[in-house]
Amino acid sequence: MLMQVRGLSKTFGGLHAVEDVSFDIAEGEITAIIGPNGAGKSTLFNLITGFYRPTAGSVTFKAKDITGHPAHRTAQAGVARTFQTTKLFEHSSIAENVLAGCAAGSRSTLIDAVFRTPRHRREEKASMDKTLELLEFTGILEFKDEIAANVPHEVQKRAAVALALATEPELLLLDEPAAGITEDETARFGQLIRQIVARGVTVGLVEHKMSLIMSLADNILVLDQGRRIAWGTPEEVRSDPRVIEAYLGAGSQGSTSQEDGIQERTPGQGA
Ligand SMILES: Nc1ncnc2c1ncn2[C@@H]1O[C@H](COP(=O)(O)OP(=O)(O)OP(=O)(O)O)[C@@H](O)[C@H]1O
Repeated sequence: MLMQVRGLSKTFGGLHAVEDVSFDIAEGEITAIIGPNGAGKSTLFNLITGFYRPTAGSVTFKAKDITGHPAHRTAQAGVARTFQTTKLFEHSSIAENVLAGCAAGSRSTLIDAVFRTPRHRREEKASMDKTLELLEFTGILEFKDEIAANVPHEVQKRAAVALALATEPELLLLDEPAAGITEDETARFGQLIRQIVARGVTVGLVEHKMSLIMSLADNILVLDQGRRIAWGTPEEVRSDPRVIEAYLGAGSQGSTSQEDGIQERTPGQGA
């Protein structure tokens, strides 16, 4: 197992945001985390990426205990993430943003940079090559010199993925990658996620768009009120009465048939 999460819990005051959650992320697979608003998805994401310290439980990555490690150490271990609201350097170009991700793994020092040592020049060239390859891979090479704030939302989202991949992660965690993009863009993003896995990077994602999850995920973890209520393949989860109940109970609109299974959340609800 690439990542093992065991009995993970997080309380805020008296509130159990995540309670005793266990699941595995298998190498080469796509694992999705779903659940109604406030189910604890973001909190769980923040726990496994080192942005929050758990109240209890453990996170193991490549057989090493990384429980409670701060975010930068978790990233160094090989876990990269994107954010619900894309965090780019808005005033830098798309290429400069991705280069910043490459720099995170650079070994050259400030002295190397000041004196432009051969090592520094070699690393600079390697970083630029890697940046261009990642921009091509994510389909945004033509935007490389554009200022990040000026490019379409879809391009920003792809740039955030390129930036995360620049750190050469083994596990990439995507926080609502399809939020705020159109259906066509979402389908194209799904293809990109498959290509990321084909590249050898394991993917975990939190997402509300059921069309994307159901067509993409190997396994789905379903949370409700902080607890794990289901785990399985899209087919297993879709027809699980507890899952349907959790979504209906959370106020989804419309009826649910066996075929429809759980309802897609309408845009604009929650964060
Ligand atoms: N920093 C915090 N301090 C206090 N309470 C928090 C904090 N972060 C989350 N919570 C609470 O923990 C619970 C789980 O929230 P979380 O954001 O993890 O859910 P979610 O499933 O990601 O929801 P959404 O789909 O709306 O993004 C909620 O009741 C939320 O109000």
